[in-house]
Amino acid sequence: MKVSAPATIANFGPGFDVFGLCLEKPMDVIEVKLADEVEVKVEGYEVPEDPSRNVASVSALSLLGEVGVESGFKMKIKKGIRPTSGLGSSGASALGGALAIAKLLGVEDKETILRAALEGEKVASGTPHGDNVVPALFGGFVVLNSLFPLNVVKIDVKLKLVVVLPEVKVSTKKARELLPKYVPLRDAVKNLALASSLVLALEEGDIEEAGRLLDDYLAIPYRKPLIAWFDKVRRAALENGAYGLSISGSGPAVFALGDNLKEIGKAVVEAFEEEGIKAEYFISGVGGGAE
Ligand SMILES: Nc1ncnc2c1ncn2[C@@H]1O[C@H](COP(=O)(O)OP(=O)(O)OP(=O)(O)O)[C@@H](O)[C@H]1O
Ligand SMILES: N[C@@H](CCO)C(=O)O
Repeated sequence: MKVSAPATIANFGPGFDVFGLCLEKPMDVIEVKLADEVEVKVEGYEVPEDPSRNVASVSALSLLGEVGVESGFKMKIKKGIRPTSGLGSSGASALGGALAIAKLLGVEDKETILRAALEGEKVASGTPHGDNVVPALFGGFVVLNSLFPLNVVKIDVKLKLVVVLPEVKVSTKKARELLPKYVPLRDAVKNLALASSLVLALEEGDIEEAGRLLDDYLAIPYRKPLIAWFDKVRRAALENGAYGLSISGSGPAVFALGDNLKEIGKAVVEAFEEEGIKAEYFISGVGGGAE
């Protein structure tokens, strides 16, 4: 059984741990067949082949446990999403591992699949946040009201965006450890206003307005020690016509909405290079979710 699991942009501006957008590319491709032993083979970006440390095999094992099936499997992962990129690399693999076994066993219940996938996410980022695995499963733009019971609002938004991936690493685990336990009420209110307006703008297909709402007071300010270049690259994007730019997940990848996405991508790459950081950009539409 073969499953392709797409990259995702979690948080998407003000929607910390709640918003997620599925990308068309890049993706992980996970192939499994039932076997006596558990074996993981990886091609592409390097991730552990130890079944207890690879998020895809962890979630696959968790799915087997969820449905009470005693079996091993041979798993091949074509790792197309760079780990610690901020593009939901672990989330894609975690979902892909659970979904591949679920398809093999004829399990269709999304909550079962997501519960297993979150076991994989936990290995990578320490906490089971759903805003990569859920958009990777559903596709489109999702608002994750609750995981269990699963309550997701999906918007089939049509847009293209530019993603810029710098050659630096940001561990989600470390980025989450920087977060405060509490935030000032005024910041929570600002995010509430931004987030609700952003959903409305996306629902209406007003991408320019959506871009203007890409701000955040709950996570990005506290993560600046890991992304000291953020304000500079954001300024470069805005000065070159972007409607807005924000961090993808916990970073380091950033994304921007705008008309002239190529020029914006080039300007952001240049801004990174002025900071001594190599970067590359790509343009993607919205993906339809794992297949
Ligand atoms: N199949 C896998 N895919 C990706 N990362 C994996 C996988 N298996 C284990 N890992 C480990 O998980 C960590 C990556 O987790 P992290 O969440 O930081 O990256 P990410 O998922 O790309 O980022 P983000 O969650 O911000 O999008 C790395 O240490 C990596 O070795
Ligand atoms: N919402 C998560 C996304 C990680 O990809 C975080 O910001 O920690």
